[in-house]
Amino acid sequence: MVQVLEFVDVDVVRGHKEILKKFSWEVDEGERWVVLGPNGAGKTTLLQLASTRMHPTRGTVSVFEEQLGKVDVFELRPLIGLSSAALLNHIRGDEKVLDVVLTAAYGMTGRWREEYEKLDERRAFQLLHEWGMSTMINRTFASLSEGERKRVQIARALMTDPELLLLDEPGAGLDLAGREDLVKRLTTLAQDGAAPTLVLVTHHLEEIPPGFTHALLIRDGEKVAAGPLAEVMTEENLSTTFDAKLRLMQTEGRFMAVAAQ
Ligand SMILES: Nc1ncnc2c1ncn2[C@@H]1O[C@H](COP(=O)(O)OP(=O)(O)OP(=O)(O)O)[C@@H](O)[C@H]1O
Repeated sequence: MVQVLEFVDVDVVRGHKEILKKFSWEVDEGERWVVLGPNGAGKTTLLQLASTRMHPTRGTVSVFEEQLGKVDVFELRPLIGLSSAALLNHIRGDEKVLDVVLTAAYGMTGRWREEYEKLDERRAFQLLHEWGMSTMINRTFASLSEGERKRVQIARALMTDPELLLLDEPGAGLDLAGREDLVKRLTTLAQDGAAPTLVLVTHHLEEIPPGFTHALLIRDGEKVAAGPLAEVMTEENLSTTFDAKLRLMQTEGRFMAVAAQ
């Protein structure tokens, strides 16, 4: 089995700020991880490292068993799908939905070639269909709702048929129905044996799709707990992570937490 991610004693320091401290974490092929933590915990920084967009200040990060700093990251990047708010800023509002997805095959945003491989076009159509966007392929990205944009972004992240899919807060800004639609689609993805290894970052327990297998809890750049979901999701771990006394509830394979009275 391939080790997809291996962080060993990773520090990330910017100015006087230690964003990650002695952080170690391993993700194996086929696992579905949720990364939970409060604002500023270091979750996006973790995804920046995992997506090879950032190198650690100290320690080592290996992606598909290749150590960052000793490998050409441009060889690794097609294996990694990333959907994040930062990437959203690079998508032009007047770009057509189909092109937003299609251009990922060429590692770019913005259509620049007139001719695309038929195979790529078919894959983009197929992904947009799977993510419920087939009726909107000729719309501009700017004209979409927040939920539709999120789905297009995930379709784009899947375009290169990656072996690792990183989703940074895909539920942010969605209303209740939009969130539930997203959770349902991510549940289907998580249960698909052919789907890539998944890492989903969120603040909200309600967004954890059934079928996710592992959890990483992070606070102030440090790991609180990591491992199989059922072992990690305890009131004690969550209370420590969010610095609040929490009551944890589970229903229909979903989690939620409220402040303890
Ligand atoms: N270049 C930088 N210089 C200084 N501090 C930084 C820099 N980049 C990030 N930070 C800080 O590091 C901390 C972790 O940031 P990060 O974005 O990884 O957290 P996060 O868990 O994703 O937060 P959120 O949930 O709010 O998105 C934050 O306090 C942030 O302000």
